[in-house]
Amino acid sequence: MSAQAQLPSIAVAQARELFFGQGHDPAPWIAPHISRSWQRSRPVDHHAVDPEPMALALLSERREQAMRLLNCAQPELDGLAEHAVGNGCVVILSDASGLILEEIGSADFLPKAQRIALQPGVEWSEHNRGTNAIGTALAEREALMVLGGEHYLAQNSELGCAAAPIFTGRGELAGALDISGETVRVNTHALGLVRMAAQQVEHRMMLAEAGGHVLRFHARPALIGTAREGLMVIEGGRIVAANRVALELFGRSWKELLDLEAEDFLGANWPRMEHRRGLLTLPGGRQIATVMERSSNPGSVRPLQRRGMHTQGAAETDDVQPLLHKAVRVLNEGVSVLVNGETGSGKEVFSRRLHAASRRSAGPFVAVDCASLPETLIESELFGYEQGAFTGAKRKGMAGRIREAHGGVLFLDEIAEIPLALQTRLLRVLEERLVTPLGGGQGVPVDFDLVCATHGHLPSLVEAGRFRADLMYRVAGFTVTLPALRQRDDRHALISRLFLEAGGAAKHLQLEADALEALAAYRWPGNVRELRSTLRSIVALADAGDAVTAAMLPAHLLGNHAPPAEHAPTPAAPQAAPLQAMTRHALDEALKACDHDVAKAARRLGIHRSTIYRHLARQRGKPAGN
Ligand SMILES: Nc1ncnc2c1ncn2[C@@H]1O[C@H](COP(=O)(O)OP(=O)(O)OP(=O)(O)O)[C@@H](O)[C@H]1O
Repeated sequence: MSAQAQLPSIAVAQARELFFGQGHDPAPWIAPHISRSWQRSRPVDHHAVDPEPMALALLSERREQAMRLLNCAQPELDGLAEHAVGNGCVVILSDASGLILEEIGSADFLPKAQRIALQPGVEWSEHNRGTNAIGTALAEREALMVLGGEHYLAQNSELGCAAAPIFTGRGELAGALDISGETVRVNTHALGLVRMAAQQVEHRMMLAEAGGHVLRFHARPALIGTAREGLMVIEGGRIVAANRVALELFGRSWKELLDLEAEDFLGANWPRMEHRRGLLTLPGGRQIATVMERSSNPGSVRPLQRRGMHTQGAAETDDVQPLLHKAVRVLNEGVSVLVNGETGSGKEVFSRRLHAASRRSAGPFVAVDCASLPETLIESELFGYEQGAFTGAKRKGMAGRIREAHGGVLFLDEIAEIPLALQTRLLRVLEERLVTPLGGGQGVPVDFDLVCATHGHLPSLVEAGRFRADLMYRVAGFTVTLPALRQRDDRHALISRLFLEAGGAAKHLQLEADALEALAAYRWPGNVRELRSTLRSIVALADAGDAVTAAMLPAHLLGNHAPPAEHAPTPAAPQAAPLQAMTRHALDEALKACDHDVAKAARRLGIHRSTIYRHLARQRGKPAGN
């Protein structure tokens, strides 16, 4: 692939001239997979106009059919979106036909992508769009890049894309993950990211689908339970699914492995492995660690052959998945969901997953951070305003975020920060389902589902007179309490995944077992947000190919362990006073160093802006939501 990246564009231009102008074979001039793809793309009309996206209802049905894929890919989409936003790119998830189901990323690039129909509801198969990363990765069953003039259609020649196919445990295509941007923005790093993310999605999907027994194995026992482990699903004594790590370890293809009797294939090892840890002998005699588990799923594999799957049927793939199942059920009944949890525990990520898995997934997800908006702006932002409603208002007026959420999900982050006067107005909208913009005018009907988040404890705020009780009952129809990172049983797997995503995979780093253990034992007051920024600095400080050991971790990680017996989620638990003082000091120092630029200080500390706004509000002696 790197050879392909270095191909001079002049060679591509010559190949285009030979192929499109003179009908010659472009093979000597261009990468073999591009040459094969151009040949396959011959029937595509070179002058075809860009297609319109399919109707929303139809797209919604197709998303419903791919619900398992969407659910399992959501964490990777969120993770990759951060890379994409920082690099002026977009992240795309397609189904097996190349139909774009989801696209997120840079606000700069999204409109450009839309101009060339790179958007949800358009099928980017080779058949439709000629050579392109999504369609060609699906056709070649390989992760690959398509850069600039390598695209079959000339209108896509400004585009650079890296895509990786996603397989089921039976080797069927489930979809593709893609990073796209302007040609110069997409490189082998993007390719590494999508390849690794596809592996994570496959791992999660396999566990979500598995019936019978799951055999997990890896040469390094610490990696069992992470997406780098080999997986084999055994049902009724037969091997019914395996991931690509397993194929590689056994040197077999899916065709050679599937439907074999486990006992015939695993030989004398098999009976000893049932229900426990053991050793597996690989071809060549090498022995590796195994764990055999009974799957918690009643169903069987072959997910994407089922039509119209719902998330409720999806199995638990991480600590948060069961909470998601319940939340989807109630949200789909029109009950508002309140997501509670410590700062950085993933409340927004969870809410986005909830939207993606809900009946409103084809509609918009409109997020409003009530803590980051000055009080004076929250009202117009939420409810909109009429033309000329106040000085400084836009000439045409503004619909407001609530109306933008029509048909989708409105996400009110840090709901406790909404001023009391506006709480009354919000309650009225939720009850009447009509929004009246500032400056009067007719009420406009709205239809949306509501998800709110808070790190605080709403009943205490109600008691203190800072939050309306009736609004609390309205927004907290169902409360989900996300566990703090230190309380999550799946934190080893989460840390390993985020380490790879933070650049560990791109730099070929190994996270050694002692480092993983130290990271898992740390208290993580800033939860997943703190973990992500810590992993980024660990990766930045390591040299390519390093084995990262506990000795290479920042010193403060080694002395602040979570108490082992802590299990009950306590999102709103008061912090110890010295810790509060330290936090306040760190916030003040960061603000000073950044000339009181809140966004900059937040980035420097790896925390959310709202945390700093709350700190400032506390300093001013105002309600702080906690
Ligand atoms: N499951 C996850 N996988 C990958 N990244 C995650 C996950 N959960 C959270 N993150 C990352 O952690 C950071 C914090 O997540 P998020 O904003 O959802 O937390 P939050 O609880 O809403 O925070 P706050 O209370 O400060 O608003 C983000 O960078 C997010 O991408």
